[in-house]
Amino acid sequence: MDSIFSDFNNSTTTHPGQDELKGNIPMLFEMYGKQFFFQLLQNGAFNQSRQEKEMFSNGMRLDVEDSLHVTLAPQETLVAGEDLRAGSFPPLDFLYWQSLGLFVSVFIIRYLAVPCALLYLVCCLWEIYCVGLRDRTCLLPLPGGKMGLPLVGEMFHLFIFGANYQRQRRKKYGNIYRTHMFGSPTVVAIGDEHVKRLLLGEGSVVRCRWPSTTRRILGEDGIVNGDKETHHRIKRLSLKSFSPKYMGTYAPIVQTGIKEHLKEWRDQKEIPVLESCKQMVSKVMMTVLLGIDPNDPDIQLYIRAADDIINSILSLPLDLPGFTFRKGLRARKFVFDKLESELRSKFEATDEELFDESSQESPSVLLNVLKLARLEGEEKLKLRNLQNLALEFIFAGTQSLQCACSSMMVHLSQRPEVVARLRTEIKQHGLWETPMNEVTYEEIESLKFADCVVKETLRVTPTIPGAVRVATKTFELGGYQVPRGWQVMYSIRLTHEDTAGHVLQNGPKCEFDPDVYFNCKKCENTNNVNQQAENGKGSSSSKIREASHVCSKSAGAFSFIPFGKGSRMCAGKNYGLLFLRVLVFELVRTADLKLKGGCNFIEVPMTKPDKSVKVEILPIAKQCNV
Ligand code: HEM
Repeated sequence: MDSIFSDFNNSTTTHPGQDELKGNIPMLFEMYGKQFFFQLLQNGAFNQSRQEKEMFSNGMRLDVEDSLHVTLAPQETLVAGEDLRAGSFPPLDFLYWQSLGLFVSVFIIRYLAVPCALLYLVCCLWEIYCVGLRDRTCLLPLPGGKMGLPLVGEMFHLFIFGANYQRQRRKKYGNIYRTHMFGSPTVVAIGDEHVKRLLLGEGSVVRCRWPSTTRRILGEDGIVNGDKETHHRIKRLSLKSFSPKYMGTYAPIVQTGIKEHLKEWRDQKEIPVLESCKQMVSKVMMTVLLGIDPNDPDIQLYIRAADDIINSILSLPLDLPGFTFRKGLRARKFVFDKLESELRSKFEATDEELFDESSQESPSVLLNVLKLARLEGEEKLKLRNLQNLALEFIFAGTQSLQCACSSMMVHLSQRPEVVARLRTEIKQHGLWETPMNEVTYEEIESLKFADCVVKETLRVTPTIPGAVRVATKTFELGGYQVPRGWQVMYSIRLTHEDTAGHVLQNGPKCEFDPDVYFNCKKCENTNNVNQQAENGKGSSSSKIREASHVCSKSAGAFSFIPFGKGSRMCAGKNYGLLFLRVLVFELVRTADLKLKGGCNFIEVPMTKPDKSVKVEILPIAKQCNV
């Protein structure tokens, strides 16, 4: 506005509108022209709420009343150099939109289009670089896919869009696609056939690979990070110590632990399902695996240490104050030192002392591993191996089991008909009134429908959605090359979906019918129909049609893999299954479950109910239900 008035000041002409000009902006614009309008814009006149505002005072005062009305009044005698009404200008709204358009275009080009174009260019170069890492001596093509953003690849896609990102990639590229994950170019394999090729190729074409954080936290003397020989040695002992012979000795500890927790839950009436399962799983785990007394005051320290260990595995490997990784290292030291004091005396005990029948000591997995090693004359087993194994059990077992237990409870809380079926089965086995400490491991194992419920939980909400390997040499997978050094990830979730032929769980929506996949009646009919067709009594088309349905009896051996398969299969599978079976058994015998509020499942990095999900535990009067 100063410039208008500086023109005025150079003249002695009195402006005809000097007394006062009051009106709306279009009118004043007509009178005073373009420059006046831009001054108004600059002074923010259009942003003013209804208020009087003095905007300038160089010979004139502009009072803005609201966004359209202004008053232009002389402060003293107005001196003007020209007749401001002279000249004709385009209409106001045309100029307004023109300048706005210009502004928006400049903004878009400068702040959006140019950075997007640069990012696109960098992504293209990144794609070219990653694809260039293929094995040029191999004639097979790389699978289709995208390598995502430089360095981070498609990690954000995975963490933001979860399973839907993987489903979208599978839809676009098929059951084998390439991507960039966890800092490496990766091939993802889905479906019975490809997963089988991968898991059976352990040791010949692939080997297990965990992030560097796991090596530092868990050590390299156990199952997870040990070399081939160490892995084989310790895994064999672990699997034996989880064999049915020993499981029977752990069952009473699991049963007592679960029973006590369920009593607490019934008293509480409403529980945050994830957190409550964590307490239950961790306490029982420490007792069964490590032989720690459930009433040991240190047990909460162990649980916290377990949390820190698990969290640190997926953290940045920075050993600095306040960082999760440092907490993990501290937790590792805590568990290591504790176990050393607990295990050293046993490790150094003579055979007579170790196998003393009169000992009151409760059985534990670690102790059994030690005993088995002695029995087999396995002299290479060191105290360090046992400590390492304990850390691995804590890391691999606690969270996966906690997630599986809470998912199962959420499923049951929404399906009273499944709970009713479970109760009928328990009653049919004559176990409805049997006190928990009198129920045997074999009796729990004999409950087939309870087993189906556990497996259905792991089928529709597989706790661990996938696992990673690294290719030790270039090999062929489904007609594509997997270059040496690339990661190969098999997806457990999408393999289950591939078998089912549809999405099993997406956000709160979830399929859950233990009969359909695991207890399939249709399958018996199909077998009969196929038998008839083979005998020439049925048409071949009916054979094909009936055989097209999928259930555990008709699907391939690698189509249901919640615990993985092959030499890297979960070491605690039997323990996990026992725990879930005992939980479902005691839950439906003692309480009704009701979901409180909404339900949502988290899909990455593990499948579990959101921590806000609550379940009501309503005690049942048993007599009425017998
Ligand atoms: C429902 C609960 C559980 C599920 C769904 C589960 C699932 C899995 C899966 C998918 C793997 C990876 C397999 C692979 O890399 O191909 C695994 C590995 C492993 N799990 Fe479990 N797990 C469960 C409970 C447990 C428990 C309770 C323990 C310990 C007591 C345990 C100990 C391990 C160990 C040590 C490994 C590494 C095996 C190896 O590298 O050879 N898991 N588990």
